[in-house]
Amino acid sequence: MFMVLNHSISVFNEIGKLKSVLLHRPGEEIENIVPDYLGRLLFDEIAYLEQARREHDQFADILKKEGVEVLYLTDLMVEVLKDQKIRDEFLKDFIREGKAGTEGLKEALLEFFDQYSPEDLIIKCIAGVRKEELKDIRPKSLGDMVKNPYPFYLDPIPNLYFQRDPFASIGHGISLNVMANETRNRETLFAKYIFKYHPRFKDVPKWYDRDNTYSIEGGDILVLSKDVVAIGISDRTSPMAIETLSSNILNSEQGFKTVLAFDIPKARAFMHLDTVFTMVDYDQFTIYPGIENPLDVYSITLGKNKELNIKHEQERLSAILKKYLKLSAVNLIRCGDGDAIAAGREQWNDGSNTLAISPGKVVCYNRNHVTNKALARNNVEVLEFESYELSRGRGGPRCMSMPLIREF
Ligand SMILES: NC(=[NH2+])NCCC[C@H](N)C(=O)O
Repeated sequence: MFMVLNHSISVFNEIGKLKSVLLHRPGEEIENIVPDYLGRLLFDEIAYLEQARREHDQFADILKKEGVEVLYLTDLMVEVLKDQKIRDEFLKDFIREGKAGTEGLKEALLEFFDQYSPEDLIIKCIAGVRKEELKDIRPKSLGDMVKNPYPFYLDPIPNLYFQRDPFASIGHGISLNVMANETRNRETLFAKYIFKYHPRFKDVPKWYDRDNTYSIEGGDILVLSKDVVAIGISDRTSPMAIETLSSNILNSEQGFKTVLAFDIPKARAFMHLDTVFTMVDYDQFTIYPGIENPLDVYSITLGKNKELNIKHEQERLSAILKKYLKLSAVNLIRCGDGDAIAAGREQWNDGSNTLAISPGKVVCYNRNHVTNKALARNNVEVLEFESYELSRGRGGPRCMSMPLIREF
């Protein structure tokens, strides 16, 4: 059964044949990553844009060759921003949320953006605005007058190529996320406008919205089957957000029956569940051994009065997966193939962050050769691409893609 008719979002699993995916090709924002603000921008190193783009194009080409429709966030935003009224509304939001709120600066930014076509406007919004680009600001408030050595009026948005995180497709709807770090919050504004105004996406239901209080990011959300959604309790995703989202999806008539909440270590290297656990086939998963023992998993189901029933599962992960996915056996493929040194090295560069494009066929970074060999030995077909620069942002093929439609 292939359920896409009339649905712009259709994701009921992690591994069904990928039909349509959203990406962002890294742009000038990467050239605004500066050493002084690496931590704030969630990067560990300075990346080289030209090479990053080459790698990203290889990634997109693999997907296109496999027959996947590849959509780019910037193209969708251009279509949205062609309407002058929407463009005005967007810019007001964008400047406010970019914390460029002083009167003189606001005016100067609006004037500055005026010169741009929708195509250039979206590129510029993502790239950020350096101070030297805006010369004549008429000071209108205290904030306009005080000197501040910070180099940007509007920060770059360098993590946008990790399209997995700002929103997540679940069934025929989305979770429009609340990001845990300031630097990523405006990423969800693009999703807000696409899901509010783009003709193809404007009627999609939302199971979570960006004005909620508690943070949740798409890297923590894995739709394991038409019955089960796994969500990481992580550095980025709060249990409170998981409760709200669970209640909404379990009550949504999409058919989901259980949410499994995985309590993973709160650490930079494991920022999301998909950095340590991904699905590669009906019964095969990659896992970083460092999270296995112990791993607390909680199952969330609906009670008689639609309230949430939350249970701390007592079995090991493979038994829990077998039970909820109704499988006779489950194979956990270890990142680094059981070698502790290789596991740490390859997890750091997203060795367990695979993107399945059909059951048993995954896209991976070539640098994680130990894990990739382990996958191949377990009959998983691995399509590789280069990964010198993209990996510097601490995310892999799954992080870089948001599936919009998968076969059921
Ligand atoms: N789904 C993921 N694992 N995304 C990785 C995001 C990496 C990004 N630099 C961040 O820290 O947010």
